Amino acid sequence: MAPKDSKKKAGSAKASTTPNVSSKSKDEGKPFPKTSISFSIVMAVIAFLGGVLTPPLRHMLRERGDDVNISVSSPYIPLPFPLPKRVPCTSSNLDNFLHAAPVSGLHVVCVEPMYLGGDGEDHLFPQWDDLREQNKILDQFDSVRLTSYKNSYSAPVKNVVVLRGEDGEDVGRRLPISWSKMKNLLYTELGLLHEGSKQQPWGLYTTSGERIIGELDEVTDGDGFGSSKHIMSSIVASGIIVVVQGGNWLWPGVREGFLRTIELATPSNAAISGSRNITIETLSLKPLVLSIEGFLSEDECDYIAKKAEPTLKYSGVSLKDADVGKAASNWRTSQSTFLPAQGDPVLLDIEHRTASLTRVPRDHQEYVQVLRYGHTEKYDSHHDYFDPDHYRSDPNTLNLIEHGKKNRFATVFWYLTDVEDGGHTIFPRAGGLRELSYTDCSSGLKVKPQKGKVIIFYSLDASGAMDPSSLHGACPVGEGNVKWAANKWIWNAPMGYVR
Ligand SMILES: O=C(O)CCC(=O)C(=O)O
Ligand SMILES: [Fe+2]
Repeated sequence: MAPKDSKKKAGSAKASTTPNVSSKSKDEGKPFPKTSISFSIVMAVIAFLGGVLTPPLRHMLRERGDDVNISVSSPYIPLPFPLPKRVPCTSSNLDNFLHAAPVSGLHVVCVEPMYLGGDGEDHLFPQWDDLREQNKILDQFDSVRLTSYKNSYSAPVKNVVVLRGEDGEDVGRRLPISWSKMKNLLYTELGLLHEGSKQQPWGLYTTSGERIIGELDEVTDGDGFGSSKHIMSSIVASGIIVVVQGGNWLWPGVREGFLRTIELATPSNAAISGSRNITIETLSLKPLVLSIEGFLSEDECDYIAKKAEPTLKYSGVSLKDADVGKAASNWRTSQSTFLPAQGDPVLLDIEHRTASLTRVPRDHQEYVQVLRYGHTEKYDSHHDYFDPDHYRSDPNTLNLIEHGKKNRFATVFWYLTDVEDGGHTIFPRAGGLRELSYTDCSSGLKVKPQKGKVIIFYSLDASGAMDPSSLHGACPVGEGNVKWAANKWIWNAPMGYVR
């Protein structure tokens, strides 16, 4: 069974010559022959904004669904938001994204801009750290060197290809590389699948989880936001890109115990109310389980439990075909309630923070489901996804999940209290183990409840497929203890709860 969903009620639920980057070249074959002045001005303005508007804010602006049209005192505003912060393709940067074993559907690609030299050869630009230099490079590159790490596998053999722009009318000149050409190459290099009846469209991201473009996103004409030029500039500016077959960003686990610090935007209604850094620890790679301490404040935890208390009821589960007619208490003896965030600044703030944490838009979230477990209460091991094969005689669930295309993608699980004895969340299949039974709490990864901590576990893998290893349960709570917790379920597509 999967835990019951509130939506159902609503009905549906490298260079051999070194170019002088700052010189104003006029000769053919030099890296910077002609510069489009208007594009450079715009890029300079954008570079400035790039320093002011940090990634989380951009993320948040998108999150908020606001029109990301930052007005600047320039007549040219072709790129309405700043280009990503560059993460150059060095081995230490790659170490934060590659894995010792393949991770299906999670691809990492190094993108290095190149130019056609006077010798008729392709040359890499030298490394840069100045945004002005970057703007010139973005205006001048006519080929890219791509190093692909399919399935983010740090295999000793890597795949390197050079993608060149078409020959231009002038001899020795090439046209800029189009996004469609780049996209075709990614299909072959990475073995990408097209969107289909069971497959969400893939997404292409910066290393901080900012979406650059998705399979079905429209490409606009001209040089502006969403144009081929803008997409290619963003890709090159990124340095390293991450392509996720399943469409939705997930934080690469890298290895057990890996620590990643990310910027978290905290605001909900204030445009610049600040950001803070948080650390994500990898608890397990398969299933992918991440832990973040202090995500929620003590006051928030207390507030949520208090708000939920009056409407708690003994929890239901979505019964699989084979279990129809059985009582939910066979598996789950806790109480629960869904809390809509509308009109509640505390819950709204956490929803925005959760979107920033996961880099999945807020409208993929369900309302939070708050849980209370008393002594002996528990929830046997289960999956949070809905396997269509188990709901063949339940048209409501099949509609909700669009027969398998749509599903719960991740759970951000909130611990609202410390629990001294028992109450662990158990992942009996972590590390390739096999569960002894759905009620066994002796083997597997056991996460101890800690007030304000959250864990993220992914029910779907990076390819978008259900991950059977995400099996998990709640161990019985010990005597004299009460466990308060909550499920924030995040779908692989918008849910339509939140505007
Ligand atoms: O309480 C826990 O630790 C896990 C609960 C859970 O998996 C659920 O409610 O779906
Ligand atoms: Fe669960």
